[in-house]
Amino acid sequence: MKIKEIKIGKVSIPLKKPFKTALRQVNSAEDIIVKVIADTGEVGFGNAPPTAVITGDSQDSIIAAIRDTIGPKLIGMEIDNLEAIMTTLDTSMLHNSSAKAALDIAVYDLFGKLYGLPLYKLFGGYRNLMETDLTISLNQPEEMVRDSLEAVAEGYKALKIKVGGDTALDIKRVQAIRAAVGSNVKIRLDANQGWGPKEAVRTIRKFEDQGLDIELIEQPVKAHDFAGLKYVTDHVETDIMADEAAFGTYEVFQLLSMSACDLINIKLMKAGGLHNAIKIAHFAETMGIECMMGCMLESKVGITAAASIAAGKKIVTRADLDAAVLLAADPVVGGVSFCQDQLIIPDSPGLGIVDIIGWQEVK
Ligand SMILES: C[C@H](N)C(=O)N[C@H](CCC(=O)O)C(=O)O
Ligand SMILES: [Mg+2]
Repeated sequence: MKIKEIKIGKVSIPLKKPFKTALRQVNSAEDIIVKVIADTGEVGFGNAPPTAVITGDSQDSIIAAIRDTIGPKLIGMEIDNLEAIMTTLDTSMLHNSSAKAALDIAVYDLFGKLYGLPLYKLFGGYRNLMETDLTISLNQPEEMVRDSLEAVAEGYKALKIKVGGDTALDIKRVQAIRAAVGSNVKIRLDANQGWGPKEAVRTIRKFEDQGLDIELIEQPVKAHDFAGLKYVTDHVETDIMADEAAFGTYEVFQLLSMSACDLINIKLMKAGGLHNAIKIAHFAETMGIECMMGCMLESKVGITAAASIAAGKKIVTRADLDAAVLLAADPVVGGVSFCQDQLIIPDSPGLGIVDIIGWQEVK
């Protein structure tokens, strides 16, 4: 099976509610879709959400990277030589991790189809069900309490609460949510780089002193500030998870070597696809560091790919793969399905995706 053609398209999917973090606010998911078409007629699906504030990638940069630079190098390559394809992806240009991820996901989808294997089995086959949390956007405490109670009523047992920017208000937000949801719901926080290192330590110690029972805190400080992240990790009891700092394989290797965090959030769009995400999971496992599979605001294509690693690998103990349920519509036919907070990974070959409704091809 050889790569014959690569098609690129766009989907725009409105969100049920505005998504707000310390880094950005958006009302829709603007996803780039790729279809990698084999000489057998089989299609592999991939996606790349432009999350410029985290990856530096825009819609235009993703399209140009796939269409003009990386894509042409893949034409004619054999799907069963994954190693050669992934080397070409990694060496074709620097950065552009989302464009690389889209192509990597589509190639793995074809590889799974070629061998009749669901991707979660290829990645280890540890389980075929995984709990996801639900993200609560950064708003005034009363609105966040309402959103949290709604999530708990829908069956979510873990909430990922966005904080950052105003620590006094962050403390009020977390106090109000914990009081409302009770002690049986897991609360994880994501500051999206919204605190300084000393500010983070002071704030986290307040959460600890008040017994707010925070499971973990994602990316308290700026992505580039590895020393600041280590400072926070070393000075609080609560587990600290690297997200934006844990960008790709090199950054994760460095963070693990420095013991700068307790946990890693792996995302395909940072790592440059499944092949690098697997390396990250293996580095982390070697160092005894548990991982979460995370996501950007993206369609179910990327969520299914990320869920396949989450389900496949034992070291991935948590999933923040809620993007597809934050969307008001689901254009993706097939792939992962949701039952309350459970992700159900399909047993069909590859990603199990059949079609994407309403995608607009771009030339
Ligand atoms: C959607 C997911 N739950 C999430 O919160 N991801 C963010 C970044 C996503 C974005 O801004 O598109 C994160 O973990 O930082
Ligand atoms: Mg995060």
